[in-house]
Amino acid sequence: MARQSNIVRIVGNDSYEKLRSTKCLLVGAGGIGSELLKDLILMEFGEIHIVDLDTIDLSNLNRQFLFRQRDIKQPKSTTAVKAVQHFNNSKLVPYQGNIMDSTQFPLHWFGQFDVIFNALDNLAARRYVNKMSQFLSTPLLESGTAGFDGYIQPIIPGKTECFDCTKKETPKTFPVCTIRSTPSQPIHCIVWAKNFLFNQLFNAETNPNLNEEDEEENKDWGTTDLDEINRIRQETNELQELQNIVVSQQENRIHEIIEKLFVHDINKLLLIENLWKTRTEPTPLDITNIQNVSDEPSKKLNLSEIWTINDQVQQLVHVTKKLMKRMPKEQNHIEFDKDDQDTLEFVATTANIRSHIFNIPIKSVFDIKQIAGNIIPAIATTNAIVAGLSSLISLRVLNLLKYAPIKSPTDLNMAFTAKASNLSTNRYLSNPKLAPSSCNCPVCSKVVRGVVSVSSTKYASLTLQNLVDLIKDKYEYTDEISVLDTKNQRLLADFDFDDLLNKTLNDINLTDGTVIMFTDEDEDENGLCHKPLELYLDITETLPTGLDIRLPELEIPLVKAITSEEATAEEEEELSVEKNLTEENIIVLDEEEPSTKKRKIELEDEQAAKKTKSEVEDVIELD
Ligand SMILES: Nc1ncnc2c1ncn2[C@@H]1O[C@H](COP(=O)(O)OP(=O)(O)OP(=O)(O)O)[C@@H](O)[C@H]1O
Ligand SMILES: [Zn+2]
Repeated sequence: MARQSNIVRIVGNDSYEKLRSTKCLLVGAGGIGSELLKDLILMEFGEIHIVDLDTIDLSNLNRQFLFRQRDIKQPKSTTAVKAVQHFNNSKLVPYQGNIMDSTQFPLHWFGQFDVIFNALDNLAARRYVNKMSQFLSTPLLESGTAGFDGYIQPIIPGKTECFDCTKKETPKTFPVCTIRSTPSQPIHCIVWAKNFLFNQLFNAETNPNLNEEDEEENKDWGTTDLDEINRIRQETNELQELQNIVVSQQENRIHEIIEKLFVHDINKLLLIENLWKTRTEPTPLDITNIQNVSDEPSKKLNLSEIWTINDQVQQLVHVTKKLMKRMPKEQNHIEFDKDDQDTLEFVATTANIRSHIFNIPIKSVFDIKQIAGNIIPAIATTNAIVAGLSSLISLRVLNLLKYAPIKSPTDLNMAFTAKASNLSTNRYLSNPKLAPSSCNCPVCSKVVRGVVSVSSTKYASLTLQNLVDLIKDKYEYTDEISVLDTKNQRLLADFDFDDLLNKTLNDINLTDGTVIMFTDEDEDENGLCHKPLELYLDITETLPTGLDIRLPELEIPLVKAITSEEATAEEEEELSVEKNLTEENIIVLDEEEPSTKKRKIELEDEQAAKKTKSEVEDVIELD
């Protein structure tokens, strides 16, 4: 009761009623998410739905205060809800799942919320939720922290900057040849051990066997040089042999793996004279290091100390045996996890042996854990400050604060810690006003977005022509309209292509979640045409009875038509960015996607996902 009267004192009776009927979505129940859940409950939001894909890990307990030791391996979302039940006056709905899974969380599911809070730790999911909020015009409170830094950005779709309006820091990348042939820093050897070697040996799905002809043909080798392709092919086949040793648990052949990686492969590299003209040559591992490995159980080594090479090799043999034994129990697929001691020690010892060979300083296991796990220490206080501000700002976003009403969304403020905002004056927090959408943002400015909802019964018979007619009618387009499936840039119709118009949406694979783009190809006498329109296809059972299709109420402004030269210039610019990325043949720290149970580091965006296999990337992300 005391809590309620305090809130009423701040927001007033009417706003309190509104607060009680507000439904919010909280994405992420980690560091910021745990804090936010507590804050939203204390503020007495009516309904809070919490999504998190992960389970609780020991390393979360220092700051994710809703979790205890006994909760390890339990889903974060349900555990968080259980932990707050005793002081909770809100309806809480937990989900374990990836927010980007449109089967579990279709767009109309997002549509039930009045406001969304992001408490995520990766760009891909942040971008995805930002896009959903734009389609639905649902306000989003975006937030993140890294160490002592943090930010909160309220996003009012159509009115203020979206998450993608400003360019995000580019991920750390390394050229493939540095990683594979000429490492010069500890990080290069760690990336090699973690992203390349570990995956090849302990993930039997990363099957380097290329006997399949199709695969062979479609393979992007990253080069057209036949000798180079043959060398990579041979290396890949040899790796397959090493993987076979691991999968068939031939412990007595572990020394062969070590010899191949640290003696034979290095000798082969030494033959490429060009590489060593300006660099110090590597020295293959002394074979006696391998022969000296004893069968004794390994001695207790201090994880914060730097081990001798003998100890590195001894420990590598020991931990490889342990991982081999785990393979059948884990369906021949073990993933690197900084908190899994076996995987960490494998990566640490192989990285260190490689460093030793290339005259690079060796690191302790503890140091390698920090680097391989991309750990920027998470500070509980920063999370608490950011979550507190995010929940407070949400009151202004929902216009519930009687003493600070908002007249225009750009009256709202973001909040940054001093360092994150580069305003390192004598203030810890800065709170600039929100900017309007950037006119170049591909997510919120270049197109108008909305949702077309189609009842599942109508969907079966709806043709593309039917849909185009409805769009033309509703938004006053002329006949010259082109239609594109944005997922694969497939042209569906334009003034001289009408083959698909009489097919049903289902026939041409326009399924739930497809984003269809309609472009006005006809400019008026003033050289103006409609801004392109992107509609999210939402097949739903929840339309009001009697309604089969619902088109969004949107104003589609007339804009200056892009001339064909401008369009070509734009395309060329995009292509050249893509080309540069491919040509550099970049390798980055991690290619793991969050669709599986664990996610550590993410692909930066879909474009990166399309890069060749060898071009994985590293993203050090904000929590
Ligand atoms: N696509 C996604 N769908 C749902 N939840 C996600 C998604 N991506 C990340 N998350 C969740 O967002 C939360 C972010 O929290 P936080 O930054 O504290 O990370 P953490 O994994 O708990 O900690 P750390 O990465 O430091 O070990 C995590 O609980 C994570 O599982
Ligand atoms: Zn934007």
